[in-house]
Amino acid sequence: MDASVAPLFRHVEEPTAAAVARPSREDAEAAVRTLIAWAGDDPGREGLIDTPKRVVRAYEELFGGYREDAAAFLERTFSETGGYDDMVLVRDISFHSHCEHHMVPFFGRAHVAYVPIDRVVGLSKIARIVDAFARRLQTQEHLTAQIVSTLDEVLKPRGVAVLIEAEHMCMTMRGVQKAGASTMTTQFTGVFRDDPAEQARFMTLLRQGRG
Ligand SMILES: Nc1nc2c(ncn2[C@@H]2O[C@H](COP(=O)(O)OP(=O)(O)OP(=O)(O)O)[C@@H](O)[C@H]2O)c(=O)[nH]1
Ligand SMILES: [Zn+2]
Repeated sequence: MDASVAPLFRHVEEPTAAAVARPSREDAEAAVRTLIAWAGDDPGREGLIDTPKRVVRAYEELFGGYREDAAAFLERTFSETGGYDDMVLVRDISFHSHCEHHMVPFFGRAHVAYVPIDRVVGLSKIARIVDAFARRLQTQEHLTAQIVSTLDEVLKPRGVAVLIEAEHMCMTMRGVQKAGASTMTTQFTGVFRDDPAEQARFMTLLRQGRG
């Protein structure tokens, strides 16, 4: 199939969401020229002539998550854990995303924990899942929920905990203009939801070693 008209993955864990036909690269570049003119500049001037091509290439990278199947990162698991059955926490996973309301960046760090049953997953795959969902148009809440539900549904662990802290450029560069305001979202399943002590341990480990 011609990649330029391949349907987009909307959200891989939501197969009922409508897939939209992908416009051609030329259409996307023309749209960038329109936005440059709308902003008030001349898309034909020397410094801007190649910008639509660059923007479209950058979009392929920044929104590459639509073409990734986050659940597939968890296909490979390891069972030789020496009986390890406690929390695995990957802290400070940096990410960049774009808010779906203004299409401007929000960025920060995700902290992801799970309590395995028998099998563990490669640590880098947790960071890959964060990126697969972050590289889409998002809200911070949806991003948090998607990371949790993918780990929960595929690994079926004893519990999953995700905390995301982020700064939204739509609140900093424009609109209400509150530089430095940060937003935190959390979602818990299994033991982290049902056992306050496990949830507290997750929060304590997040703070460990910080001033
Ligand atoms: N809940 C949530 N809201 C977000 C997120 N990213 C941006 N927003 C908010 O989305 C809202 C959109 O509000 P609207 O009133 O429709 O748009 P607007 O007129 O541009 O709003 P202002 O940003 O207040 O100027 C704003 O309050 C943003 O702060 C997010 O990840 N989660
Ligand atoms: Zn926004």
